[in-house]
Amino acid sequence: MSDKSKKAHFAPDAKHRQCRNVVIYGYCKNEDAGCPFNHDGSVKPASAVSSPDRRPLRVDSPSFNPLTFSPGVFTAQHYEHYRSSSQDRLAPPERSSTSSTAASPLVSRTTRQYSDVVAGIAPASSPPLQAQAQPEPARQHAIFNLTRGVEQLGLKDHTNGRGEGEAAGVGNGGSGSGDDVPPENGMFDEDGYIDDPSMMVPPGTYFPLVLSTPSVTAETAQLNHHYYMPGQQQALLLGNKAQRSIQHFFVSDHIRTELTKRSEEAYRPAPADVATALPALVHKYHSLVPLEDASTTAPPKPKPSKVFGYPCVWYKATSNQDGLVYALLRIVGYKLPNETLLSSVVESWRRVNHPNVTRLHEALTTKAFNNESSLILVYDFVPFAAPITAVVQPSKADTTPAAVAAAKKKGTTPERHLWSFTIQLLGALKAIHSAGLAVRMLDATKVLVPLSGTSVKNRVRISALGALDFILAVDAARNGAAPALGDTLAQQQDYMHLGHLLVTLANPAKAAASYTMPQLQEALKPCSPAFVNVVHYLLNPAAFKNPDELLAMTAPHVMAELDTMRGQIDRLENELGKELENGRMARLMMKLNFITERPEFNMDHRWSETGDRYLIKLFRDYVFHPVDAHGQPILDVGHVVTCLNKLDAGVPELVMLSSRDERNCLIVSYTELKRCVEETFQELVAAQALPSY
Ligand SMILES: Nc1ncnc2c1ncn2[C@@H]1O[C@H](COP(=O)(O)OP(=O)(O)OP(=O)(O)O)[C@@H](O)[C@H]1O
Repeated sequence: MSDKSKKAHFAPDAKHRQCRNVVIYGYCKNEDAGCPFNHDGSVKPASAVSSPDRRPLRVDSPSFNPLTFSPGVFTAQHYEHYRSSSQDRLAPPERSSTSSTAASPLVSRTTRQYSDVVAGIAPASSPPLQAQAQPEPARQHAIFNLTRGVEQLGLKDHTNGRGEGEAAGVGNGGSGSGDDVPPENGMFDEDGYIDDPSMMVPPGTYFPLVLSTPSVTAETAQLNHHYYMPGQQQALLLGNKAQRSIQHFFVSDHIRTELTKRSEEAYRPAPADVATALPALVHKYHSLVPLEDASTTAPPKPKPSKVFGYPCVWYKATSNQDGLVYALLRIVGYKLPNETLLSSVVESWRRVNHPNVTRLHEALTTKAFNNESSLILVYDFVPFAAPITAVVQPSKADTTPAAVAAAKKKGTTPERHLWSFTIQLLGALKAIHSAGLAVRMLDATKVLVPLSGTSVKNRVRISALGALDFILAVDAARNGAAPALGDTLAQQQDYMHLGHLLVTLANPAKAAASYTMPQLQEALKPCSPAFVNVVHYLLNPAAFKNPDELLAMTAPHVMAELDTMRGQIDRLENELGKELENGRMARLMMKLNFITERPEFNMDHRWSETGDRYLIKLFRDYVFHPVDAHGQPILDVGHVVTCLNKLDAGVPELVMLSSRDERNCLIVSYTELKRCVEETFQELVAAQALPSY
């Protein structure tokens, strides 16, 4: 809009009226640019004085896109009206023999039809995608054309007296400074200010850039699901700043590193010498890697287990059925007393699916290891698993492993960890006992904690469940007895084992086979009386332990544990929310790339250059290949995110697409683009040879 036309638009007494930008935001950014209102009391923030940051990859760059319209200003209905008034449907451009982007007569004709309607919006010579980085005069020129075009369409342009170049757009990468005023008719006074005081925003209110949502009229009302949701916590962390860095779009570095390390560990191969000495395939498991000493370059020698008596080796292996990694416990020299044992034990243990156990998936016998009979038990794999004693904190700092191991024997575990372990293990015992089973060997070596890097994660899991049932079944068979699974006596012993384990963790130096109360108090000296009572109850052979009584004794700490878990769930859900958005966009980008530049489809080499596909290709260029006034690439993630979200939602907003040679431009709504993408993709799905996923 020219200065002249703008002046005519303002009320004559404007200079006596307080500028509402000052009232609302504390200052008016157009004070020096000819805003005719009174600016007494205006305080310009530093950010408003300094020139906008034009770093690449700023997702919130205050980019103005002169080729998009606010839905409240120019909607799909308007677009449809003009579209239907032109007889021709978007026709495929005639392919140029020299260049795929060369103007075709058909496209030119279509362009002319739209150009007639929106004459002046953007002359074919003005590079539409360069507006974001154009110097100020160029941007003003673009706005001038845009505004004139809107005026010719008979639609009011609500720039809210913000000066040229500041037209509001839905998530168009605007400044986010709070200047984006909802362009809804009836809400504004004659000067383009919000007329309704209830719509005024208190100073300091945070308008996230990509989330800035103008009010919508009934006809354009829709869910805001096309906006990128940053997650509640991120929004709070950002405070009143509209700035956002690229990291806010992705899962936090900490979680990403943690998960990457875990999957690296899960798929870490064995050293070449070890791998060649191991069988390539055991049943359906391949890529075996010994777990106990990852640093060794020789295949592990089975050593008799202190718990099971048999020589045992742990491996991780990948299933060729589901591609997942499992932990395999190989019990060397084990001979199955009867065939039904496998299924009966496995079926019983498979029912125990608890967050504090590594689930037994299957059992099999094999001679794949040097023709030796072995029993293989297959469990969940826990990356970086270590025995629970790894959490005992050494009594003094020392760096050598031997010194640390020795110091750990005199060390302790903080009481809050002890309560956490108690509650988790009691939960696991309850689940196991309710399935009619017993752990039988709650030994410190069989209770695992994941140690990743230096951080100790507090989740414990009982491993090797059911192994002792197999071993005891051999003795039972020898005596002609039926194998017994969990009985009450074994279950009560589980509680005693838990008591011993807790003393070992609290004070490894005082671990003993039995305790009197004074000995226990001495061993658990740093712990609270409540904890001593729980351990005493667990170790008391005369007390018949039941889980409900134990729950009552640990209740206050159960609440604390629940609170911690809920906090963690909130944090993870927040991270998940971001990845949800990214997943949505990744799928959309896949669809676009399935379609664009396809060399041929149904024997038609022009397919991806014609009809709806031509629009999609232009849109792809608009989203991913913008350049600035000097032809330099613009890598604006905010632009990509915004455009893809709008495409995903199919908003009625219009976008102008131009061919690479800038000789043709098409105005099209995201609704129409979405339809094009959907229909074209379905065309490909229908033609594909394989079933779709
Ligand atoms: N489910 C599992 N997932 C990942 N690693 C596991 C799993 N189970 C065991 N491990 C790894 O194997 C290691 C050795 O376990 P194991 O039960 O053999 O301990 P141990 O000290 O050798 O006891 P034992 O004397 O009974 O052999 C564990 O410390 C852990 O690192």
